[in-house]
Amino acid sequence: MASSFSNIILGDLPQQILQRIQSLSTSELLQYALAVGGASVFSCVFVYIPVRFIYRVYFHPLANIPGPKFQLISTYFSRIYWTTKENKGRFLFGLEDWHKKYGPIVRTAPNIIHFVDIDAYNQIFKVATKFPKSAELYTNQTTQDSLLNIVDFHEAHLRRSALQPYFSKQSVRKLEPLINSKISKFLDRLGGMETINISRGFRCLACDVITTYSYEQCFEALEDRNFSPDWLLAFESLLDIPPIAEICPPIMLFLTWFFEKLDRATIRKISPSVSAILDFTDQCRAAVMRQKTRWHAGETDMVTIFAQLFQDDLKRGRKASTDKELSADAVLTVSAGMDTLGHTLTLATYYLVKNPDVQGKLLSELKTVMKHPKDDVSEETLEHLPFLQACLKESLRFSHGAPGPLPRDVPETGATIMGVFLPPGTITTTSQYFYHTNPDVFPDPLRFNPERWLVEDTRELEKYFMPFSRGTRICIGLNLAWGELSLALARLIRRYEITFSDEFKEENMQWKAMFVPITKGPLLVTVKEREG
Ligand code: HEM
Repeated sequence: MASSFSNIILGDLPQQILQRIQSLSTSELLQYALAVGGASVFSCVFVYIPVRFIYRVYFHPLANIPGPKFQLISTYFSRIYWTTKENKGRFLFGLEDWHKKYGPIVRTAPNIIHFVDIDAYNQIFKVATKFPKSAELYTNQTTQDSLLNIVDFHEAHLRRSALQPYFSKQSVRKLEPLINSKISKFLDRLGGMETINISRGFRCLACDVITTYSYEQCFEALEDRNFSPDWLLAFESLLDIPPIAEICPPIMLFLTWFFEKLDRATIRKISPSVSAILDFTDQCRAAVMRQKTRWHAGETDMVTIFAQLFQDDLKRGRKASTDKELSADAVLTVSAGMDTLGHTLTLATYYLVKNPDVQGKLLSELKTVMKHPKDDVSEETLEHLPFLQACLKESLRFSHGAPGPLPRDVPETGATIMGVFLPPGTITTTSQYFYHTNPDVFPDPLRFNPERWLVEDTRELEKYFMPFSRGTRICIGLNLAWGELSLALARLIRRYEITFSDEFKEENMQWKAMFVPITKGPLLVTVKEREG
């Protein structure tokens, strides 16, 4: 049918073109190809892009929302601009300038709107929200198939419900001996070190807790002489290469395919960093698969956070996770807590060392429940120490969790936010960073001031405090994070006098937003056991 229709319209033209092409010599063919290619590039640059730009600026349904026009020229140009050496990780600060210029609603790309407004935030990030994670932007290859990238509400709910019991407050309480044993190991290691890269140390601590809990196989990151296992260094070094996945996702697909074809020895020669990360993900994958085999062999009483994902849930209508999904979640649960926890504890230590009066106050409070520097303590006890809790909140406020922007799709019915109608296809974004640094809520926001949390009514502060995000897709590891944060900080400060190492530079603490905050350099400290 289709071919007879084209015959009527085109006659034997296609046949003639084919014959003509077949009669051409190679050099003539090359000339034609160059001419056609040149004409296409010319019309793209001088016709298509300008016409599309004019449409986006004047006729697009979001044309009335203010924002920087250059962001509308091309999504690819914009991505490249924000991944150049000097701009990488600085998009958030670019947003800050745009909001100063244009107000609380800014159009940051043809179909992306960024809000800084707490009611807009609550509308998008409430429980039972209608705004799913953005299908266009949650596509990172490294988290493919994991819970983090699921955009469908129902599917995410099913996966979360299978994992959630292992992260409840009650489960974390049972986990306390494990957390405390890893903290003891971490603290003992500090005593024997000279200059300590404590930023890495905290990450190693988080890794050893979650790997032991997830699949009963501690990765022993704390055993590494300088808290520098190869995979941790590799993760750090890969942050410094341009994120090609963002500029051109097909390149990443190609690289994944390419590396899958090679054996590990060859990959190690081409890129030791890629090889170290593959070793790390293999280790996660092998560990979860071992658990799965044991579970199916009848060892259902073993410790693993994946037990429910190994089987169908007939009641809810969830199929057992595939091996790919299990592997992806195994990597996610380790990596999701590592940088966020590590960064928060790093900032807490940094600000406490920088503000001896604040640290002194915290130490006095800790001494009321830990008589001796090496005493153990329970999270339940620490929950009743208001100054410690205030220090933790202030550290989380500074660390932001994922500072943003976090993208969410407008539902199919469209949505009205701050009085502006957004058609389906629009992506909303908003960033925790702006709420945490709002000077009307947190006066002098860049001062580390735990006292601000000690007022009688903290409702307004809590309203603007969302380091774990909120709503349907709130951080699943929140209770575990609080447990680790309070036990690790309390025991560290009670046990050691900490000073900045001579090699430490203040500028190391400058950070950029690469989904999670990444500091320019590590926090380097020296420690001395307290005497009483
Ligand atoms: C200070 C510590 C932590 C902070 C500040 C934090 C923060 C966050 C934030 C902001 C999100 C939302 C990301 C998004 O919407 O794309 C998130 C998601 C998540 N976090 Fe955490 N996190 C922390 C620790 C942990 C730990 C220890 C785990 C351990 C398992 C964990 C597991 C997860 C997972 C699995 C998700 C994805 C949830 C989903 O997509 O439904 N996090 N976290």
